Amino acid sequence: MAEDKDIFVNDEQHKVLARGIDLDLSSCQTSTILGDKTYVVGGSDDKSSLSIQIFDNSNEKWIIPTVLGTKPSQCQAQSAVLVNKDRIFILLKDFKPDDCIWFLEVDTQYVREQKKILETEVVAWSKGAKGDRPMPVVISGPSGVGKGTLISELMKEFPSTFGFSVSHTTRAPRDNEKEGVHYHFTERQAMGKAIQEGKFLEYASVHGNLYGTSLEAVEVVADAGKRCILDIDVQGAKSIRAKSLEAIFIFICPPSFPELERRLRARGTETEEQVQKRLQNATKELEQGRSSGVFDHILTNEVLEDCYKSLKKHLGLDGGMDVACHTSPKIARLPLDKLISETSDKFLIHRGGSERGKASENSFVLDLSSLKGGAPGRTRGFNIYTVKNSL
Ligand SMILES: Nc1ncnc2c1ncn2[C@@H]1O[C@H](COP(=O)(O)OP(=O)(O)OP(=O)(O)O)[C@@H](O)[C@H]1O
Ligand SMILES: Nc1nc2c(ncn2[C@@H]2O[C@H](COP(=O)(O)O)[C@@H](O)[C@H]2O)c(=O)[nH]1
Repeated sequence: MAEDKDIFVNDEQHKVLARGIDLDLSSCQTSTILGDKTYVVGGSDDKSSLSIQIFDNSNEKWIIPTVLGTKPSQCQAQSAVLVNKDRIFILLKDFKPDDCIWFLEVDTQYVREQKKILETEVVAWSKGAKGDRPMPVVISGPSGVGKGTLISELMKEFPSTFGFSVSHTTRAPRDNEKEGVHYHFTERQAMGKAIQEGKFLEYASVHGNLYGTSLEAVEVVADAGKRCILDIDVQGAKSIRAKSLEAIFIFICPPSFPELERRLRARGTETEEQVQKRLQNATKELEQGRSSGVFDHILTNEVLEDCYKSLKKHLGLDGGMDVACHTSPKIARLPLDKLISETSDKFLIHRGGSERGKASENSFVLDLSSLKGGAPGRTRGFNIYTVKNSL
């Protein structure tokens, strides 16, 4: 008989006392066993985040692991259960469909790699997000070539299709730039710390400042059902390519070096010293962009309208449709006497007040059979169905 994997919100029965560990049920502490280790989540005095402790049953010692990834903002876990033998599925107490499903990775490839690098016990949070991620578009090219101009055109014409990945940077804002719109302007120390915590998909030192794409910046766009556009330098594009992230990589060239210089100066946003630095870097970037094999398409931005047309063609937008990628909710019909416990990788979630064994309008099936992704980004590829009683 298949393992009973039902999860019942407000059902205290699943919070068994694990091998003699006393759990604080009043603060919704949960425990999950994998091999010799018992992962205890929640129950700290610090109400701002869920605490994580590991009890090593082989030597009966407690371990405080290094916790990577973006943590849930809520601090009370309601239920926890091991899935895929490498991560703990955690349902948070307040049932908000967009923010209640989290995964604490304890033995995934990412966690194993980080354990080796950091030489310590590591766990990593990954937020559960519904739907698949539409393929991102990475746009690179030397400073002043017109990347930002082309991206603005795309966002203007296709506001429901595209969302811009707002990077972090340590450079100072220009007069027209707004925090959270053009960049997240940040201090070097804070950005360095966030990089150490695994919060960045890529980062690079560009023209003397640090720039980086946070995982959150990309996921926020995907969560809105939009296709993410990244405006990043060649080093950043290379590092994303190396991570095998599925994306379209486009490199923009100027028609000539003097024209690049003219555009950069005409923009009037840089000091003479900065212009010189950006032009020096442009020579190397142009070489790398053309020859690195990173880019799927290389476009020349001579006449803006022509280059924009060509960009749209490469992105399959010749038809001019502006469509967001939302998926419609599904409804599962289940016989009440079988429920979901006979099917592996599916979980039945009752909202507060429902009785065990009785599906109702308040019941949901969480289907984790095709999980994708994970820390340090979101975990995708699952579905939530409303359950209709078919008896
Ligand atoms: N095809 C074009 N012909 C003439 N001017 C252009 C063209 N494309 C863009 N520009 C102008 O060139 C300047 C630089 O463009 P933009 O700021 O978009 O460059 P960028 O590649 O995003 O630079 P950076 O990497 O520094 O952010 C802007 O003033 C823009 O209006
Ligand atoms: N590797 C990354 N490069 C980035 C990112 N965001 C922007 N950039 C690149 O920096 C230069 C300079 O930008 P500017 O706004 O100061 O003119 C430009 O080439 C951008 O493509 C990032 O997150 N990562």
